[in-house]
Amino acid sequence: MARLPEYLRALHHLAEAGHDTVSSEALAAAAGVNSAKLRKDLSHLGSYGTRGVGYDISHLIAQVEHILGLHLSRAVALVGVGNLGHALAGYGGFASRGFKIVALFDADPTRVGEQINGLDVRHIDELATTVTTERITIGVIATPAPAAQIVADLLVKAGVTSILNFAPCVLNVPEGVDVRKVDLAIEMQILSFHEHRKSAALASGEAAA
Ligand SMILES: NC(=O)c1ccc[n+]([C@@H]2O[C@H](COP(=O)([O-])OP(=O)(O)OC[C@H]3O[C@@H](n4cnc5c(N)ncnc54)[C@H](O)[C@@H]3O)[C@@H](O)[C@H]2O)c1
Repeated sequence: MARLPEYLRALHHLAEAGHDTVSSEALAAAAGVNSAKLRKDLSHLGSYGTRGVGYDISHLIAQVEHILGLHLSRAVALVGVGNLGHALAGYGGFASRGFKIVALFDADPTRVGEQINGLDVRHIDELATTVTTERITIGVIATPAPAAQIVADLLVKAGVTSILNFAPCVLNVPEGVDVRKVDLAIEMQILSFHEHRKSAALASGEAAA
């Protein structure tokens, strides 16, 4: 499942570049996996490609989007419209990937009423009613960490069943609610570890020479 969004990104990229079909090798290279794994993954979807032609890109996009449930265009609420929230709300690329941010919330009255990308920032007190009227199923939290659990509780109470958390903290949610966490600092720390190992290897190579 985790590889499907990578295939989808690569397929959209190929379609935008004007391709109609793609070989398993080219798609695997674009998605950063090996081609045997890709062929096996796609065979589970019932896609085998045509010998000498490859995979029909638009058909495969439709299949992967169907499996990921993206054909339904998910309604998303974003809570916390500060530095990060502004950037996310202003990004126009989510709609073509199956998501639509339909509502923005903040607790700061000075932010309420501001327009970003055609949406008014609403007060957090309006969350429950908006989740119902806009049929929101995914909530994005971009508040400071101390507010994140409070916001998660409000989202869950309102009926949201998936949360993407950008705040650096662990959220407690009831069973049936999915939480994914994004933390750029953790990714940087992993890269830092690799850098550290590379310089240590270089230093020991130089010492041996
Ligand atoms: N995951 C990452 O890679 C990553 C990267 C950058 C920032 N962050 C995190 O994202 C969060 C936001 O960062 P920022 O720089 O945009 O902060 P910010 O202070 O600029 O914005 C936070 C916003 O949340 C609002 N807020 C506070 N409490 C709220 C509540 N109870 N309900 C609704 N809104 C509320 C504030 O009014 C403010 O507008 C922080 O937790 C930060 O650590 C994560």
